[in-house]
Amino acid sequence: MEVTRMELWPGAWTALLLLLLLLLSTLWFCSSSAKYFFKMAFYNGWILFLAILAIPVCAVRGRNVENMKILRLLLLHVKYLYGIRVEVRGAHHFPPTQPYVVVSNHQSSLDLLGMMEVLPDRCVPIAKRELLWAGSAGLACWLAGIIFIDRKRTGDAISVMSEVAQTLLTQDVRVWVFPEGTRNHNGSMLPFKRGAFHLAVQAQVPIVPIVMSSYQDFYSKKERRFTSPGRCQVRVLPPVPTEGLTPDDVPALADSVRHSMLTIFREISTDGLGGGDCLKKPGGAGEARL
Ligand SMILES: CCCCCCCCCCCCCC(=O)SCCNC(=O)CCNC(=O)[C@H](O)C(C)(C)COP(=O)(O)OP(=O)(O)OC[C@H]1O[C@@H](n2cnc3c(N)ncnc32)[C@H](O)[C@@H]1OP(=O)(O)O
Ligand SMILES: CCCCCCCC/C=C\CCCCCCCC(=O)OC[C@@H](O)COP(=O)(O)O
Repeated sequence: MEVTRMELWPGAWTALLLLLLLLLSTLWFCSSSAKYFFKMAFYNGWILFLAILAIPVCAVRGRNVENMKILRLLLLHVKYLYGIRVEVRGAHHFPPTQPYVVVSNHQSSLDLLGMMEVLPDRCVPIAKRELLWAGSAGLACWLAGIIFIDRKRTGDAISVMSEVAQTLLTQDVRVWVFPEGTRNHNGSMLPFKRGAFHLAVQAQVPIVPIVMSSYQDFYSKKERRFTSPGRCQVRVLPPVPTEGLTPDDVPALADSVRHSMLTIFREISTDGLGGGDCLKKPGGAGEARL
């Protein structure tokens, strides 16, 4: 019997597809590195997709910090896709009405999950300028009023921060800064850059430190490991007032905030590096309502 091209091709494509699926599932089950790459690729891809949904909704208002609520709502379910349980402690420490500067540790792009869990109203992150070019995600961030800084131009970054100090007060917004200035995968905290603290002192508004516990139990970029389930505690610390402080006080302020954040990071991280096991022990410090 003669097999025509038309008959052969659908069969060949199906076989090829099955082979590809077999290959991918073998990789998924046999290689934890492959699993890590698939999970991270899906994470980024899913965010790009969610951003496509967000753009037309946000565009109705134009560039507006209120659009941050839309991004937050769209991102809240992502933790379930990855089996990550996010536990929030100390949310009552957020000042109810006034502007403030949030500072938080920065381990990975997964920080978005913890951030969205506690993001206050009218609060926008300060982000590296490169994010603006991340396709649909960049446009969604721009529409949500995210503030972009060029880390290669210190002068420009500082003048953007000074403008933000004015905006905080005149437009009643809060900003979220990662004072480490970059992602840090080493299970601790990098030295803090001082922009966030200058900003808070210039505007004379409080600093609200937020600590996200270490991801090492379920995620490590270095080891190409991303397992489920995972647990992360997001701890909101009491606000640190800056009234009456001057630029000369900034180094000491930054050091003392970092010190208190690092202490809490070690206390709430369950990976054995930080030393804390409060999430594991019933009645441990992490169980208490702070
Ligand atoms: C659905 C779709 C969803 C999409 C996703 C949505 C969510 C997206 C979330 C995105 C999250 C994205 C997250 C991200 O993208 S994280 C990456 C970007 N963020 C940051 O870098 C923030 C932290 N960086 C800083 O604060 C830096 O200090 C800046 C950037 C300002 C300058 O850094 P640089 O490295 O260039 O310089 P330097 O720090 O050595 O400073 C030099 C000197 O200047 C002094 N100085 C500093 N500032 C001020 C000031 N304001 N007034 C007066 N002086 C100031 C400073 O004390 C120092 O002097 P001295 O102390 O040595 O004497
Ligand atoms: C048409 C162009 C398509 C471009 C596609 C780019 C792919 C990007 C995909 C998805 C964007 C996901 C947005 C996640 C936001 C995470 C924010 C983040 O963690 O930024 C890193 C920044 O804090 C520090 O950067 P570095 O550690 O200094 O590096």
